[in-house]
Amino acid sequence: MSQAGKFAQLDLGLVVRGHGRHYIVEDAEGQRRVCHPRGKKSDCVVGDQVRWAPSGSDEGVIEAVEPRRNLLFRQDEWKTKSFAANLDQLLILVAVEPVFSESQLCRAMIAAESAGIATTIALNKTDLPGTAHARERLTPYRAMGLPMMELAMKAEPDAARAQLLPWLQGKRSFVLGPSGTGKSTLINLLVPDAKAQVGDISVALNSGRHTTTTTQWYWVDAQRESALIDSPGFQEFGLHQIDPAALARLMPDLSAHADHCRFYNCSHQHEPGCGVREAVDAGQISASRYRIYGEILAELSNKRY
Ligand SMILES: Nc1nc2c(ncn2[C@@H]2O[C@H](COP(=O)(O)OP(=O)(O)OP(=O)(O)O)[C@@H](O)[C@H]2O)c(=O)[nH]1
Ligand SMILES: [Zn+2]
Repeated sequence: MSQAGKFAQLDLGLVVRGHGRHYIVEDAEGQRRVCHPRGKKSDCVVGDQVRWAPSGSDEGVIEAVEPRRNLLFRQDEWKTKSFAANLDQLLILVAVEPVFSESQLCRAMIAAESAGIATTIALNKTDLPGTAHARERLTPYRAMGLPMMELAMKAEPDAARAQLLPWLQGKRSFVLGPSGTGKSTLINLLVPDAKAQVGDISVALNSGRHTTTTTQWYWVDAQRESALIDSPGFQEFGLHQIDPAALARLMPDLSAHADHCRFYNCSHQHEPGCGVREAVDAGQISASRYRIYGEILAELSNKRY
């Protein structure tokens, strides 16, 4: 019998937060409690559905993790860092200021694409004078057909909410963005009771600070149908989970031209008759996207021992 099957009679819960080896699990009624995994096999991440049993008066034991629909993660040279599981969509939040790293943006998109998660980009702080420049830097992404939002969450909160709420409706949305872009502002805008949702349990576990130090699940609506999952910042976004030969396929603007390459296993670097390089020369693929592709490819091809 499968690991999950053996525990099928146990209640299903949703992992809404992890604190080291403790997890906060929410039951069907919305009740949250601290749970401990039984063993290595029940290691879980935010967004996991788990089978759990009560232990003591108000805690629980996680016996099994249900199979995941997807898992968003990054993999640096030495370790894998999971963001969350079972997501419907990713919001990459960037801002006019601080100026965003296009490399980080591309990496987040590639990780999402390889996990089968749809990406939307939101540009915040469009009340600031650098907006035209930031918008221009996002032109290749608009051209790729990626859904885009322009927000000024501080200056025009109602307009921002009106754009975000329909997008969030009925979905589990993960937010990624560099520090200082407005993630806390976003949570406060959409989750009026955010503090309460972080809750007493987390305060007890000593991380009730609103500033994200751990991935945090918020329900946007009282029906608990729309969720916003906020994540702590990070420095590096490694993509070592990706086979270098598959990288271009995860970049839709490049892969659109890869069929025209002379060699089926073209790396789009030095080969003659490369459709991707021709498209770069013709201005059909942005030079910066192609440069970032080359950087990531080098990183993934350079196996270290
Ligand atoms: N001009 C302008 N400033 C904004 C806007 N939205 C947020 N800010 C400001 O940007 C700063 C950073 O916003 P936060 O929401 O704290 O950003 P954060 O992404 O949570 O940052 P970390 O806590 O460092 O992860 C704050 O001073 C906000 O007031 C906006 O639409 N326009
Ligand atoms: Zn090629």
